[in-house]
Amino acid sequence: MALQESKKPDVYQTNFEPTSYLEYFKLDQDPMAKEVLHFLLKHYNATFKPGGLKGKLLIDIGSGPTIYQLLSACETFEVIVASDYTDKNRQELEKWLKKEPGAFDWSPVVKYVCELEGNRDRWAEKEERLRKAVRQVLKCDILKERPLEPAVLPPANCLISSLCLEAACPTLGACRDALRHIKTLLRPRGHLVLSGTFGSSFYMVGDKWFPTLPLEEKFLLEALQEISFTIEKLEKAPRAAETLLDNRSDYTRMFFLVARRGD
Ligand SMILES: C[S@@+](CC[C@H](N)C(=O)[O-])C[C@H]1O[C@@H](n2cnc3c(N)ncnc32)[C@H](O)[C@@H]1O
Repeated sequence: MALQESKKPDVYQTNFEPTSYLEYFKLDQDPMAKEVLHFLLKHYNATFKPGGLKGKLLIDIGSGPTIYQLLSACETFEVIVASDYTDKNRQELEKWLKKEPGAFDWSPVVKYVCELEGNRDRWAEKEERLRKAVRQVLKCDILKERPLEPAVLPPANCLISSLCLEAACPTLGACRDALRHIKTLLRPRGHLVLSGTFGSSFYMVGDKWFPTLPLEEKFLLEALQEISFTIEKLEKAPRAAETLLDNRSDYTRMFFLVARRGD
């Protein structure tokens, strides 16, 4: 078991090509991008709109090379720390943050979020706001007791993690442990905003195959409640008929949940 658990993340370091993964986020071109992003962005918008979650520090766990998950939160959190397991993902993220040549064009996604917020024209301003808010991009391993070690951060008011748990955890036991590990980064009464897929056993990144842990609702809710989280919101959506034939992944449903740390 220990060997299996320590081997899986190396597959990410070696095989996970950020530019291939970013193909999933071409909102105007890819039906799966549309399905996943429309669901997640709608709920991020509802969660971080005025009157919603706000605070000083938000940490994103397993950011990958993506920023869509931070576009609403950057309006209500002062400081954002992004993190990922792989060097290439962190470099790809830095490329966009520093406006380097070849950075992914997130503008269709940013425009869509601005539209949800009621002002499509302020997309360039939102990009700048996010670039200012993200102060660090750290190495992260949720399979470790202290996922951001050696970095030391104050406890966060909010954690986001999107599509990471099922990708990183080889077993349900590892997933329980990972939730306990990331909880250490959150202050008591802070919020965990978790999203991902149910029932998925794999996904493709370019021509590379990645196993995923088929999460189920009952397991996830119980695992969170066992470590004193209260579930405040759970949204689910079945996979749309238009993407059922897309064989890049076999997820059956998407979920978006908000839970509050009780202790
Ligand atoms: C499917 S991607 C999700 C990326 C991004 N959060 C998103 O919403 O698109 C899964 C991510 O989990 C990261 N990952 C894999 N193993 C990890 C681990 N042990 N700890 C933290 N992140 C890990 C990968 O590097 C990858 O960026």
